[in-house]
Parts: sequence; structure tokens; C-alpha cells
Amino acid sequence: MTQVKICGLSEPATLDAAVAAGADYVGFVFFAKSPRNVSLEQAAALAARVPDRVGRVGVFVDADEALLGGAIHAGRLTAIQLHGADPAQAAAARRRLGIEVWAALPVATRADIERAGAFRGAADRLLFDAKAPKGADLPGGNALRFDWRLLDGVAMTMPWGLAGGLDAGNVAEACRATGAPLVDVSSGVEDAPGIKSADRIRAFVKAVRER
Ligand SMILES: O=C(O)c1ccccc1NCC(=O)[C@H](O)[C@H](O)COP(=O)(O)O
Repeated sequence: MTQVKICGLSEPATLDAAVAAGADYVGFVFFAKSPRNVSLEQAAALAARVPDRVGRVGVFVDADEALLGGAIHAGRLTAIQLHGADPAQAAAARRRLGIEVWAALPVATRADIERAGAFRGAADRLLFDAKAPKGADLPGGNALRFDWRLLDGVAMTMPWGLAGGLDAGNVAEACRATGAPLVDVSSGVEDAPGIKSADRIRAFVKAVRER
């Protein structure tokens, strides 16, 4: 069964909607520039509402160890998702923090996909995500998709997931086209940047489950 991660949750009502809809993972963003940013206090309050069967993924951009450690504790995180990290940084974080590490791999060209092999043994999961345009404020959460055909014929040697511009209208096609074992969405379940919609979350999970 395709797993679903609903990312960038920051309000109890929409977090509860994601859990009730059957999300496998919920994501909390710890990046001050993001409209989805949560404080450690918010993360703790949100995480307390999440049953153990649902994974809790913290999203970070060039975070220092103090933030990573504080967030892992406060958010009862089961994994950290690193944006901008190279394989050595991912491996070091995994070794030092003893937590599952997801490495976000920004994709625009086939050459980007070819960087995947370097993360084998360094991260626990790769998340293929659309590369942000130059000068964008955020490395992820931009409602952009990449050309899924870039994944054609790529032999995946580690757990992975697909992100970038997914929504209830295109996620079934994305799953068919790529065979992704996990799909990750943020903007596609929002009414506006940072404002999650319970209806859109339910529609997204339903589209994945009923495809
Ligand atoms: O969502 C953010 O604000 C964010 C900020 C900084 C780094 C990563 C961020 N999001 C990462 C995610 O996991 C998103 O779910 C993923 O990029 C897909 O986003 P979207 O295209 O908006 O569905």
C-alpha cells in the first residue's frame, strides 16, 4: 500500500484530520522562513495528539544540532527530513542523533536523480522533490512538480518517496507513473500557504487509497 505523508501541519484540527484520514506520517516544519514553521512548544502540543502508529517527521533546512535535538524531543519525532544536506551530513546526523534520516533530493534533471546513489547507506529514505527555482525562499513546499518520467527505469536501492506539486487530482496518476511507495504533500492540501484544509487532506488520502 502506498504510504502517505501530510507535511507542514501546524494546527490541531488539520493534524487530527490527517490522522483520522489515515495518513501514515505527519510532518512538522522547523524552518523560520516557512509559513508552516512550528515552534518547539507547538510541536510538542501537536505531537501529543498523534497516535504511535503514525510517524512524525521533522523537516529541517541546514539545522544545527541544538535545534535537531530539541525538535526530536519536543515533537517525539520518528524521523528527520533534511533539505540541503549532502550524504556525509545525512550520515553524520544519523550516527549522532540515532534517528531515521530522510534526505530530500531536489530534482529538475536526470543528473539530479543520479545523485541518489550517493545517499545509499547514508540516509534511510530518499525523498525526490521538485527543485525550487533560484532565489526561492523555501527549498520545499513550493507546489511545484518535476517531470516524473525522469524516474523511469531508475533502479531504487533504498526506500524512497515522491513529493512536489501533488494534490488529490494528480496523486493517483503520480503513483501509477512512478510506483512511489510513499507520497508527500503540503501545498496541495492547503487553501493558502500554511493554511491546511481538512477537506483537501481527506480528498488526498482518499485519492491514494482508492486508486
Ligand atoms: O513546506 C515547507 O514550508 C518547507 C520548508 C522548507 C523545507 C521543506 C519544506 N517542505 C518539505 C516537504 O516535505 C513538502 O511536503 C514537499 O516539499 C512538497 O511540497 P509541496 O509541493 O508543497 O506539496
